[in-house]
This record gives sequence, structure tokens and C-alpha cells, in this order.
Amino acid sequence: MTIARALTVAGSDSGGGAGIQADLKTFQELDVFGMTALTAVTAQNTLGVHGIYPLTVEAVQKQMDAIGEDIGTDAVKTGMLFNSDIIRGVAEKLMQYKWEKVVVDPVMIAKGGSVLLLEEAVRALREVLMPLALVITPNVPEAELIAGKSIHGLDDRKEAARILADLGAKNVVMKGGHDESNPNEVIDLLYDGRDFYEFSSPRQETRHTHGTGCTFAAAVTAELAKGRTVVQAVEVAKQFIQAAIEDTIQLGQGHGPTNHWAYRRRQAAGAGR
Ligand SMILES: Nc1ncnc2c1ncn2[C@@H]1O[C@H](COP(=O)(O)OP(=O)(O)O)[C@@H](O)[C@H]1O
Ligand SMILES: Cc1ncc(COP(=O)(O)O)c(N)n1
Repeated sequence: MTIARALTVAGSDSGGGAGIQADLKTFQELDVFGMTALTAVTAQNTLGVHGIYPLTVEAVQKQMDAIGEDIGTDAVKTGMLFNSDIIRGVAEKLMQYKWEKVVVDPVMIAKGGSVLLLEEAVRALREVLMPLALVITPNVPEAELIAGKSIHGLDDRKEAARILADLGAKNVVMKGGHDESNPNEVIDLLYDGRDFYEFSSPRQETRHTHGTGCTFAAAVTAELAKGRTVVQAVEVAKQFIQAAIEDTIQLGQGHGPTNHWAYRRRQAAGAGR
């Protein structure tokens, strides 16, 4: 039996809702063999980030070497990279192993406001990592910072997506969770350098959105690993995150995690009908 493989290069969330943990759960649910290269350990729960312990560049690169020299991977996702040294080290390994299906989730700030990417690292993200991205998945505040442009509504998002594509990302998925110009739906916007595609879903009234960005990008990565096109991968990822947000699980006292089982359970229920 052959199985699609995906590697996530990201931070650990002890609370299990975001970071490496969200990525692995999502890979597993989408039938992809998940592997990890940790960049930082966070002490985190639904109430916030209580400690950040970055790893050395050597430790990050050694983990990527361990995968590159043996198992190999069909796709790679990057999440929390924390500083410019780690970004440069990761970029070096992506090039060395010629990993081309690279999904960059430019994680910057946790939902509670904690900084997951130092300010000094934004330039490296823009100059070194973005040109290696097959897909970049910023939320609106991240897109504003990278593009250097404030965003209010869909037209601004389109313009910012063009700026990000000019910086080298082959596909830009600008997620719509933070776009409050539309109270009823959440539109994730894909720009492939030529055309725009909109993926819309009803906006859910919930505070349980911890790890939504990680989960969405991990689903894109898993589908790319299986050989889907970018448009197909985003389509599945949108359904995956919508199910994960709708079928709430009640954990913790703050911004709770999403339900990583929901998509598969819905598929199984649909198949049984
Ligand atoms: N309230 C919501 N209702 C439905 N989908 C949402 C909601 N908030 C976020 N999403 C979805 O979750 C994913 C992450 O969105 P977003 O909040 O923009 O990014 P991040 O989690 O990185 O801040 C996107 O696919 C978006 O469509
Ligand atoms: C280790 C880690 N990585 C990423 C996020 C961002 O989470 P979100 O998907 O909610 O933006 C997080 N809170 N912790």
C-alpha cells in the first residue's frame, strides 16, 4: 500500500488545537502520513500562550534532514517559524531537498495576541520563504503586514493578493475569518496569479476558532500531497474547516479548538445514506 506523505514544520501547541498537533490530526483524518519538524515548543491552552521555547536552527534542520534522507515527503507545510534564523534554515532545506509542494501559513499572532513571529522575521518571510511557496495562506492581518497595505473588504483583499503573488508566492489563499465587512459569510479568496476563486461558507458565531488557520492549511497540504490541484485542495480544506468549526467540541475556558473528526464523520454518514 502506498500512502501520501506530508511534513509540517511548525510549533507545538500543548493544548492540542493548533500548531503541529492540529496539522497531524488533519493529515491523519485526510489519510495522509504525517511527519513533523518542530520549530518551537509553546506552553499554550485555550486561554493563551504561557511560554515560548524556540529550538535552534540546527535542531530544526536536523529534523528536516531526517525526513529528507530517508522517508521523503510529497508536500510540506510551514507554520510558526518564530525568528528569521529559523526561516532561513527552513528555506535552505526546502531548496536542498527540492520540495516543491510547499504551503506557507505565515503564522504571526495567536488568537489571544501573543507574538508567534518576531518583527525582525517578517522581512525573511517575505524575501526568502515566499518565493518558495506553492501556496501561501495569510489571514487578513497577516496579508496587511506582508503586503504593507490596509484591507477593508474584498476589493482590497484582491489587491493585496496581487502584491503577495508579485513577491513570489504562486498561489495566495487569503482567508476571510477576519474580514468583518461581511457578517454573514466567510469568503476565502484564492488567487493563482491569473484568476480569482471564491470559497464561501456561512459565518459561524463561535469563539471556538483556536487553530482554524493551521487546520485549514494542513488540509490544503494533505490534499496536495495526494496529487490534487490547488483549487481542489482549497475546496476540500474549506469543507474540512467548516465542519470542524460547526460541530463544536466544548474544551477549555477560552478560545477552544475545532473538531478534527467532523469532516470524516460527515463523509461516513453521507456514504451510509
Ligand atoms: N466564524 C467563522 N465561520 C466559518 N468559518 C470560519 C470562521 N472563522 C474562520 N473561518 C475559516 O477558518 C479558516 C481560518 O480563517 P481565519 O480566521 O481567517 O485565519 P486564522 O485562523 O489564521 O486567523 C478559514 O478557512 C476561514 O474560512
Ligand atoms: C504553535 C502554534 N502555531 C500556530 C498557532 C496559530 O493558531 P491559529 O490557527 O489559531 O492562527 C498557535 N496558536 N500556536
